[in-house]
Amino acid sequence: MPRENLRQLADELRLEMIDAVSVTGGHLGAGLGVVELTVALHAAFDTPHDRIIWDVGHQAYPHKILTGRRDRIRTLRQKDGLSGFTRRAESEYDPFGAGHSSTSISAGLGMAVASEHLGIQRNVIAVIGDGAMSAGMAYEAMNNAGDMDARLVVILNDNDMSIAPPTGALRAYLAQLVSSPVYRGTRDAAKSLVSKLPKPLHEPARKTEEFARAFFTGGTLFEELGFYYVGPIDGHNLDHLLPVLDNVREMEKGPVLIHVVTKKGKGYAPAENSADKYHGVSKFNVITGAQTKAPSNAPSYTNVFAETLIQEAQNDPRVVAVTAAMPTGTGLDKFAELFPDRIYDVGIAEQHAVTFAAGLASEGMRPFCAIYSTFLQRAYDQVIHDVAIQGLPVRFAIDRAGFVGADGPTHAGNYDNAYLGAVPGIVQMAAADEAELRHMVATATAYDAGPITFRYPRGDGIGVDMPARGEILPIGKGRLLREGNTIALLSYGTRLGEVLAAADKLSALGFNPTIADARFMKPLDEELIARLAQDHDVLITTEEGGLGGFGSHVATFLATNGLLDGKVRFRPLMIPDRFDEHSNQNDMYAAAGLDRAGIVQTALTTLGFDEAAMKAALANA
Ligand SMILES: Cc1ncc(C[n+]2csc(CCOP(=O)(O)OP(=O)(O)O)c2C)c(N)n1
Ligand SMILES: CC(=O)[C@@H](O)[C@H](O)COP(=O)(O)O
Ligand SMILES: [Mg+2]
Repeated sequence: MPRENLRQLADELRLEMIDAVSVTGGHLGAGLGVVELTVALHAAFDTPHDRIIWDVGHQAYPHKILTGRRDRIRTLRQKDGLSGFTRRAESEYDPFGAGHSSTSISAGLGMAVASEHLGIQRNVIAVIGDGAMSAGMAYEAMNNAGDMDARLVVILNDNDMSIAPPTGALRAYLAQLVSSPVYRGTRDAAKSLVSKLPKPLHEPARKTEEFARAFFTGGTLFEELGFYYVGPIDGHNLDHLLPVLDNVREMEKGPVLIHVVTKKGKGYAPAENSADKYHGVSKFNVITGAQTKAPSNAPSYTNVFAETLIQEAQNDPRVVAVTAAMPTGTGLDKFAELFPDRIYDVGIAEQHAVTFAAGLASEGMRPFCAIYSTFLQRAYDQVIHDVAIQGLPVRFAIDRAGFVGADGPTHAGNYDNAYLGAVPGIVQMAAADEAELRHMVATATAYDAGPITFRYPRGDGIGVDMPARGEILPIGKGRLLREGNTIALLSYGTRLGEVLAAADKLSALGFNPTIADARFMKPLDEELIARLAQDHDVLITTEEGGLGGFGSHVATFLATNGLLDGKVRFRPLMIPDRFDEHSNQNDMYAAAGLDRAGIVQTALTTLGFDEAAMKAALANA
């Protein structure tokens, strides 16, 4: 495409993206901010031979539209549709999949080194945001790259935003680079610098006045780490971007870091004017920007956690909260309004968040580390090494535990039951409903004997009556909700609602199931589980987690104690051992057999009903 048409292309691309996301929902602000950068990268580089790696991947919608996926862009994040992130399986133009942040420089370095080994001349470009640049992994990668000649281009997309405004010293440092008086606007400044550049880079550079304007005088953090630093440049100006990218394409060796300044939500007023720059949106009206939110009669689990933590903090000055760049997602923005001095947003730095909380706990504070299940994976060693081995009472509020729907497999909260279950001495709780969550926050506040965790899913509660204050639960004790016979249903977490509905269905079929809520996965309520196993023909566990979790712990307990040697038939219902594609949560429950129909079916088949008998029974119920 002739370069004079690229501006028009960018404008059309922006409109197309706004229109598409208005019908699908998804990540909007980040993509709007990189429209020109996307166009410039595809104009300057030869993809898919050259590799563009988008960090997180939430800003890659314009890239998807330009790389053969325009006809499917209105299927974004829908079942069987395009992923909301980059995915190798989706397109040859996505050389590396993402969803979690700060992986792009490491992956890019690996690709650049591989190209050298294979004797392939190729450009590798990692595009990373200022928020993602707060994570340790980015520095581990730069430290490694800065010591090599690998032909790696890192584009730092600095929009002065993470999901919330970024925190920490890096933000101030980048702002200083952007506004520095030594950021020179003269051709002379560039002339004095071009001699430092890798050979082929400096000749064309001399010719470009805009490029000359784009030079900082050196001595930046990135230069100290061994990168050629170019910038800051206006990421919405194609006349600034293109000459720089053309020059970098010709370089003989790297690494180079291009500091690009953009605006999150650029070109769509409702996004530009909103506090979160429309980071993640539901379906919306393009004219007004108003988002459609499904009505609900119940508060979200996230809000119940935040409100209860506020109650606890009002009574106990030792309660403090830690988030890794997710103040709104975890509800801690509300806590921050009341206790600005007792909340710590450490940036995208889950490992640090956990060890920082361990330090707080070691001095007698009562830290709540609120992290999504999927992101806590990043800090697994810290949970074991810094918290559990030392028996430190860090409270882990694990949000988005279980199916997350549209974000897909990178964000699935399927694993915490298993990965935390393997840690000796940790207490694990799962809330069955919003009132239970309130009790668990209170229980965690009061528990000083070691690490304690409670998990709850994405979405709204079920509308139960809320106790004014949380009660402190006895550690390791479940509760019996209905005492029956033959079939025992033991639930861990919010599947309890479906268990109750399944029990009603089974009652209509003439059964009288026993129902229990385990509340704790660790320690297990062994007395309760033994009773259920001894007194019933069928024992079914339900949980919103995968292999190695609650069901596996119950199975181990039963087997070890000879409780599987008798009459009981044990069936653990859990998230299947596979990476589920993005979809909606309800479909995912059904596909996993974790809805009422699945539970009834498991109960009947375990009792020996064949398909025909089951159909007949259900038809008559
Ligand atoms: C390890 C990890 N922690 C948290 C997140 C949640 N998250 C997704 S995007 C984002 C902000 C990223 O900011 P930035 O890199 O500056 O990109 P921008 O959205 O501003 O373009 C966060 C915190 C994540 N994806 N991965
Ligand atoms: C890209 C990313 O990691 C986040 O924006 C995530 O999609 C947020 O998920 P929630 O919408 O569940 O807060
Ligand atoms: Mg940013």
